[in-house]
Amino acid sequence: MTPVVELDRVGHRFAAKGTAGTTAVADLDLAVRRGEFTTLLGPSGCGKTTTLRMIAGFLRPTSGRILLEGADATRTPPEKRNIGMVFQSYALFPHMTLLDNVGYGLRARKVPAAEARERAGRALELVGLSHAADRKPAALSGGQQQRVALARAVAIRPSVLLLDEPLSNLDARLRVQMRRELLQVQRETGLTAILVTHDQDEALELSDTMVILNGGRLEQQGAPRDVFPRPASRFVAEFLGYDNFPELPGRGPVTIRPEHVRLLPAGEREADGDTGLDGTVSAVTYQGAGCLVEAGIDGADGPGAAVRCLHPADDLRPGDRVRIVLPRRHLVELPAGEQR
Ligand SMILES: Nc1ncnc2c1ncn2[C@@H]1O[C@H](COP(=O)(O)OP(=O)(O)OP(=O)(O)O)[C@@H](O)[C@H]1O
Repeated sequence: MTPVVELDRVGHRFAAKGTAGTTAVADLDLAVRRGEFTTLLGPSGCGKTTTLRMIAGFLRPTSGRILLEGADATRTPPEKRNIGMVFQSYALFPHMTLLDNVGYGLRARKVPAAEARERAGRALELVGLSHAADRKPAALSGGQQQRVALARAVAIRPSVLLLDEPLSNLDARLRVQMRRELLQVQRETGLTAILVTHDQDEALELSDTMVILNGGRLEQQGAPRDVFPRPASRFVAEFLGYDNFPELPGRGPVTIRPEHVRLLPAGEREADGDTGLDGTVSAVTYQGAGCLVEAGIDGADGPGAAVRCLHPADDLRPGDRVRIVLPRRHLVELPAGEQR
């Protein structure tokens, strides 16, 4: 099946007088299939927004090609691409009713007035705001305004929906609720969606495919269930909250999540196959449901000499001797040459 969106070695370099400029995106290959939810994920400055702007047509790649529905669209202007966009700012027209806001893109596309009203009405229904169709945006909460922006983008039946951090202006609880609603709308409409986020929880929950960028380059891509337990690089591991990079004698670089490390009383033994290290607790931070415990590994020094563990009880204090257990099934091997 032809991907809806395809990036073929796409790059963008921002020129700056007298300097080499900034390479925001380099050699990016990406294929987004119909009906899939893809997220572009990574820390600030990794090139997410630049990538999205190139797909939308607001920014032209300085290298590579963009294909939409199989056709080269690298030079196609934004208005000729059938793309819906939702931004962090809702960008609704304040003087128009919600129905008119949602219908705006349809009228701009010369959809007959009656059909535009009907489709706008259905899009508002999809986001649960039919009852407010005649209101103005100022009368709505942030979450409701974002729903209207989503309805407006969906109403044009775009071949792809681009979402640039659409939930980041909302408070934490609303953000979680809106995530679910966004996913529901995407599933109900069968839309292909590409979301930019720096929030790993958002990416894990929404993505069919998550694409992790680092310095404008693809670092890892795959389904959350494949990427999360098996980060392919130290960068991805750190980004996904793998806090521990212990240096183990005779082994290459490894990583493990704090919630997977176990601390046993000194003298107790780990199960066969697991890695056990003797150590001393250096810090304990109470976290209610448990404690974050840092323990130094005997005989080790440098950045890989301590391990952080989410310990389920509040029974350890600095100076306590422990057996640090790294269960084999949770220990992730990283490519050599990456350990810092
Ligand atoms: N108009 C511009 N002119 C020059 N450099 C730019 C411009 N826009 C972005 N950049 C640079 O390109 C790189 C990628 O920026 P981009 O906005 O795509 O990152 P991002 O991952 O979306 O970051 P954030 O999460 O902070 O929005 C950064 O180094 C940024 O400083």
